[in-house]
Amino acid sequence: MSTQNTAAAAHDTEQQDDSPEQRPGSSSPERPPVASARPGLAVPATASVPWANALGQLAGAVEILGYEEGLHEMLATPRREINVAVPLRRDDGRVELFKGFRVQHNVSRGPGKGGLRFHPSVDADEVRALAMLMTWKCAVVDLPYGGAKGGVGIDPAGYSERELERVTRRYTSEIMPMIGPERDIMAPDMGTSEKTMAWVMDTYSVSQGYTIPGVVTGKPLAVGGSLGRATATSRGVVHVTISALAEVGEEVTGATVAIQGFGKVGAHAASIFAEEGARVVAVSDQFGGLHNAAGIDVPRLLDHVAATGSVVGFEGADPVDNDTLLALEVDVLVPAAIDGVLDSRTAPTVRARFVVEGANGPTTADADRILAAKGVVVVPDILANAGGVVVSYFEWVQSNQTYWWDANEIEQKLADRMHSAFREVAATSRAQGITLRDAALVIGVRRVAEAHQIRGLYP
Ligand SMILES: NC(=O)C1=CN([C@@H]2O[C@H](COP(=O)(O)OP(=O)(O)OC[C@H]3O[C@@H](n4cnc5c(N)ncnc54)[C@H](OP(=O)(O)O)[C@@H]3O)[C@@H](O)[C@H]2O)C=CC1
Ligand SMILES: O=C(O)CCC(=O)C(=O)O
Repeated sequence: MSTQNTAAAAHDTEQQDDSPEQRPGSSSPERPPVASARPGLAVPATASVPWANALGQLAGAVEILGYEEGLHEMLATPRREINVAVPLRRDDGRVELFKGFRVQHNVSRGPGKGGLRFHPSVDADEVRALAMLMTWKCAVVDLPYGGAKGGVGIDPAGYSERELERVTRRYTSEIMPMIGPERDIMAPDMGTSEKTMAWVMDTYSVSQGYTIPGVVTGKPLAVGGSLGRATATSRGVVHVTISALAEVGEEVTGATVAIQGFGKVGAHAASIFAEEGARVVAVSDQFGGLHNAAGIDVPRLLDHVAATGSVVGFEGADPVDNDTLLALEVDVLVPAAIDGVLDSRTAPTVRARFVVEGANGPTTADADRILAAKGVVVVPDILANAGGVVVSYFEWVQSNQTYWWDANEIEQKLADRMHSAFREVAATSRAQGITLRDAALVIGVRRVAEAHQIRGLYP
């Protein structure tokens, strides 16, 4: 496989227009930086990096779309937010108190949709930013949902399963007025799992007096989960990688891949990339990473992680730290852990040709500019990791109609939706001479703004 960027050779001819030949994902020299908000809608000085980034991304899309300030403000402002206190009686009798949040950023296209995160970094701004990303993500893949997100500021590694169940049930009770299958539907995110979703579903159902599987997605199959949801985010990452490589006339077979994060997204991505014939040369978790230029034996690594809880110590590769992993010379780098890992310090070191964002918000605005200037194609989170919410949507539809699709049907529908969303974003990127991120944002933001206008909420 060539390591040259030759995207211009492989354009989707159906979608071409008369704009100058431009590689999807590369930025137009005329475009101003997107990080600053427009005058009159300044990013609050107190905004955290994720929230400032999310507002900056929206400001960039609004500028391209030429929307006026009132509409910009509507799109920037979360519809509903709830902050809750979540007390926990620990197994040893002590009491601890956690902060919990649920934010519905936008509900103009349908109910709020988005994950529940358990992580010590969770705060109001982070959840706000993630909820806004969900709004654009659901719109990019054309789901009838708005965007929402929830979180509890807890490190799940420090608590027993019984304690996490109590935290989940108390959090669910506290945010109960906001959620429901027609209002706001949760799913797993960092630090939560299908078991967490079963507890949310049970707590909600008990409060209503009957079983309501549609209040969550990403739940176990035994209580109405969908085939294919557990692997959907990762499979979506692989689908868009295949599409991005096809744009430059290349195939995933033989491509070298480095993956940061070996949780629900990263581990399945490693397996699926390997099944597709890619060479997974590096992986990591929060304790460290592994590198083997000849390729890591992923099934053996999965056994090692199941036995030890970490990738660290696996014998078939050399140790590598997380920063070094980001700087490896590979075809594809998949950040699939926390946000902000590609910033003004690490972005200059990136030698990957494609960054495919499995995580939400892994690239800061500064890093985006640095990567674009280096010619690195960034497939943005709101497209790259949308496979999870796509199959969540299929799960919700199945739960609501109580009729189940087989795995082939789900995988085919997921593949179709991911490849068509990529084609649409790439065509917009080429036509307007903007990055794939700006193109995805333009599509998502425009669909949400149209919903506001058509509904008359914004006459
Ligand atoms: N799950 C889903 O369906 C979706 C998830 N996402 C996004 O993908 C990302 C990962 O989510 P998910 O896989 O569900 O989360 P998990 O909690 O399952 O896994 C997170 C992984 O990231 C690792 N990690 C945590 N901190 C660091 C760090 N500082 N450096 C390197 N690795 C680290 C963890 O390491 P360790 O194993 O050692 O704890 C773990 O391997 C998040 O940004 C999430 O929002 C996006 C769309 C859908
Ligand atoms: O499956 C879902 O509903 C959303 C998953 C999620 O939180 C995300 O895509 O970031």
